[in-house]
Amino acid sequence: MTGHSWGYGKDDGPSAWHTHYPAAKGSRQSPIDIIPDEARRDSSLRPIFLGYDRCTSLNIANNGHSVVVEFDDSDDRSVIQGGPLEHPYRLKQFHFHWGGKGCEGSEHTVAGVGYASELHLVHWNGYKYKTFEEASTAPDGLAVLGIFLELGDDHRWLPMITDALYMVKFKGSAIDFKGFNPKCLLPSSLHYWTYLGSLTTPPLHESVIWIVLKEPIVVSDKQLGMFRMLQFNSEEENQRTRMENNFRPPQPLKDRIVRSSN
Ligand SMILES: NS(=O)(=O)c1ccc(C(=O)N2CCc3cc(O)c(O)cc3[C@H]2c2ccccc2)cc1
Ligand SMILES: [Zn+2]
Repeated sequence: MTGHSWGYGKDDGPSAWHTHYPAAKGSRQSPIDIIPDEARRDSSLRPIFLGYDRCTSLNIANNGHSVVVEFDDSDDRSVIQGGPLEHPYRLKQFHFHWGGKGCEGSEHTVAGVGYASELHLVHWNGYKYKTFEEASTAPDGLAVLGIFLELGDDHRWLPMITDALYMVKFKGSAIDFKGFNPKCLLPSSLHYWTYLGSLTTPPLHESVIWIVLKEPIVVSDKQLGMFRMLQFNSEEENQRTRMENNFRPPQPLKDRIVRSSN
């Protein structure tokens, strides 16, 4: 991705992004603090449907901001639909945001409380737009499914990802990652909150219909700790910085409401 370099450090972190990405001070920025009691129950909201059965994962990569699993989005094989969405949205990638040892790391918070990490499954409106890039600047272009990770017992399937992390330790590294179905990372309930927001990283486009699941998945501290062996830097750079605390804090809700599925 072109554009001015950014990060999560003191000088290039979220509080500095507005200098090169004016959308940072926009009217529909993400993440937000979700207050369940103030969310509006909306009976017109349908259930979420995740058609990931024939999904085609391609690779797992370190892009210098997170670890990303990318999918073949050349057709409607793996989509999210229903909920607040008018059309099916194609799965493009998923990635995580997490904290440092023992501190919070999710992007959305719930009544002021953060989780240890947050998984984002990124989809784009292939029905109305020809490419992800085109969709990424449209108000109904993207749909991101957010899933909280809380600490507890080992997650049964997360090792399929954590076992591959040592192969993508440095920014710019990627390996084949075929046959992974993200359905194994979903909680049992698909009840959700939904609101209109943005990318939580530069370029911060205000193009995301957010769907945040209420039920977190459970992973162990040991499993989450493996994400922290990743580095923000490439193998060539001498500055070695552990990849952690790669989350944007909650942004002003401004003139928005959060809706809740039944
Ligand atoms: N956290 S999030 O809001 O769910 C999110 C969603 C999509 C993306 C995304 O897929 N991309 C493409 C890869 C990429 C790489 C970068 O170095 C970068 O700065 C941003 C992205 C974003 C992106 C989305 C839309 C247009 C350009 C880039 C990133 C974050
Ligand atoms: Zn994200």
